Amino acid sequence: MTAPLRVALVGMGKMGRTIDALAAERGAEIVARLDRDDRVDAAALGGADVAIDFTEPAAAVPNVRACLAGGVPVVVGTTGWYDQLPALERDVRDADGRMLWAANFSLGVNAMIRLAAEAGRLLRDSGMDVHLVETHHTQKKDAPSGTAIAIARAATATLGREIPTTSVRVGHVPGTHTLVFDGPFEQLRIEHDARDRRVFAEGALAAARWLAARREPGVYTMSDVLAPASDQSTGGLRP
Ligand SMILES: NC(=O)C1=CN([C@@H]2O[C@H](COP(=O)(O)OP(=O)(O)OC[C@H]3O[C@@H](n4cnc5c(N)ncnc54)[C@H](OP(=O)(O)O)[C@@H]3O)[C@@H](O)[C@H]2O)C=CC1
Ligand SMILES: O=C(O)C1=N[C@H](C(=O)O)C[C@H](O)C1
Repeated sequence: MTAPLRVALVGMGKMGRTIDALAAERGAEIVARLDRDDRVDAAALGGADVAIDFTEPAAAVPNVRACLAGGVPVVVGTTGWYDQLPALERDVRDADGRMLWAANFSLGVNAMIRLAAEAGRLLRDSGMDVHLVETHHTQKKDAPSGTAIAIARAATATLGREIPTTSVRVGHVPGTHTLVFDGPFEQLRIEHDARDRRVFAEGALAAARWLAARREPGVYTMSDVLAPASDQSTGGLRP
């Protein structure tokens, strides 16, 4: 029998609790549950193989630095801090640490990012109007969503022009992203609808397992967990 993956959860909100509920089913043991006002240091991380941060934009970067200082590799699901990514990447490398970040851990969204790039390439000269709409629950702190930024970036790179994004905040929606290509006589929509936060929790645990097994220091993303586009493998993730 293989030993369970020892996970420290940083942030015990909606995502922290969803991962907590799923962990045992996925062969992980939660060895620390840290929330606002808890110190993040080696002792508090409880000998974890890996930490998973789902907190808030202002907390993610200091938490990653604290995990690095504690010698624990860290998976970051928190969004809204990416202006600090270059500086944090330098810190991870200087510390010979390991970090994996992703705006979205779902298999479907990661496929959608690749589809958005391909659609941008195919429709580059079509003259179609392109727009992105993201819809989330009213408690969400950042806008546009990290996922919308990733989709827009992928499509912009191949389309060759900026894509306007609209953020809608309503009720309890876990996350919907729709990329629209609109022409005079047709409309193409690429849409992902997260039906349950469990899909993010599954992906975060798969990423945590992948990062814990990785020996090389560095900064990784979900693309490293999932196989290259030419390979249809899902990196062990369920849809
Ligand atoms: N990458 C992905 O696939 C996904 C990313 N996300 C992102 O993850 C983040 C969290 O989402 P969600 O769980 O829904 O948010 P919640 O607000 O439900 O949970 C965040 C939790 O973190 C706590 N917290 C705040 N600051 C700290 C800190 N310094 N140290 C430890 N804990 C802290 C909050 O405490 P308090 O309640 O006191 O504020 C709260 O319990 C967001 O940025 C969201 O965009 C969400 C889903 C999927
Ligand atoms: O805050 C959320 O809930 C979500 N945030 C992520 C994002 O900003 O892209 C991922 C998902 O859409 C849910």
